[in-house]
Amino acid sequence: MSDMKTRLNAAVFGEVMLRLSAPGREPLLRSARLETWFGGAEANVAAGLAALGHSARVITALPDNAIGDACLGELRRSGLDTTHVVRSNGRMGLYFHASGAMQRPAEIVYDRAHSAFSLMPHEGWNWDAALDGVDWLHLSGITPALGAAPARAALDAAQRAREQGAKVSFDFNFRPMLWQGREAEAGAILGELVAQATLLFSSAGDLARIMPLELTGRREADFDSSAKAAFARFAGLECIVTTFRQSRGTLEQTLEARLASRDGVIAAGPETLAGIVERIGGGDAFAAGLIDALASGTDHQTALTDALTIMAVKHSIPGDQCTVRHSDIAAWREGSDLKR
Ligand SMILES: O=C(O)C(=O)C[C@H](O)[C@H](O)COP(=O)(O)O
Repeated sequence: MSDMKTRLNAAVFGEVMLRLSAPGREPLLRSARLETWFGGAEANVAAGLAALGHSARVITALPDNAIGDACLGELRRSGLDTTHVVRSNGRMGLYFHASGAMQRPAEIVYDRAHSAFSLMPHEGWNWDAALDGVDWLHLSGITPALGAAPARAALDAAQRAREQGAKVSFDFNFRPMLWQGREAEAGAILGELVAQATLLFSSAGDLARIMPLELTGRREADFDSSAKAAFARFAGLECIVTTFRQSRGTLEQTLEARLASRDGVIAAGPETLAGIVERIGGGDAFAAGLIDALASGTDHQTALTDALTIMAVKHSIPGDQCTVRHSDIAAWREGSDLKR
């Protein structure tokens, strides 16, 4: 387990949305209520890092209205530095969500076009100020999917972070619904961002979008060979990581993880989950856990195993953001039903 020798000055750049969820296990909009949460892949990682003891800054744009105010309050409640949250024109991005039940899968409907974040011109961001003192920047493939301006801004941020010697993590997070009509551009834009990353969260299928790869359908072998090809192509990459989920309906899953470095490949898991409370944000919790452990100089095997446990624990916590602390790792493994 990481011992917090290193406290990161981390930053994330990306859109934060208001999530509107059908209550319980209901399908969408079958009753009069929706539950509200705030989340977004990058902010979820920042919240995870803050819970693990790091300083984490969210760089985003929120509408200058009561919804933006509420979101800002929620980010602060998660312990995040909101100094570089811009208030601007445009709306709050939304997503609707139903968690599914049994073999009826969860469902997400995005309603985020023309959001304050996606409308920000790329030259509207002040990277000198926003990345001042930052030693780790986390980005995801969701941001370039939101339009040309956010794509350019993400690239500017990544380049600036690398120039100042910060590590850059990039979660491929390929969302087909957000790339509709622009699929042809995706590979080139995502490839440029991967080229800036030191830590990459991606599957073999993701990597096949940015480079020619022959995949066999055997997930471990495909991951290992695609990681090898990515290391040959991208000189700055230090680690490539993926998680595998095997679902038996919405309540039971098995999680596994695999990490490739230039020294070889290691694996962690399985973590077997039953009675899942919340699936959203699991991948982001994993990313936060891994960044935390790698930044603390933890060996790769411990880092991967702890990150997978943090991902598992997140499945017990409602909402998008990860509030898992280091002490929760041991408690989860102990499996006791009451901590006091
Ligand atoms: O799709 C988007 O644009 C989002 O940012 C919504 C989600 O909150 C995260 O993507 C969660 O992703 P997982 O951690 O893999 O569950």
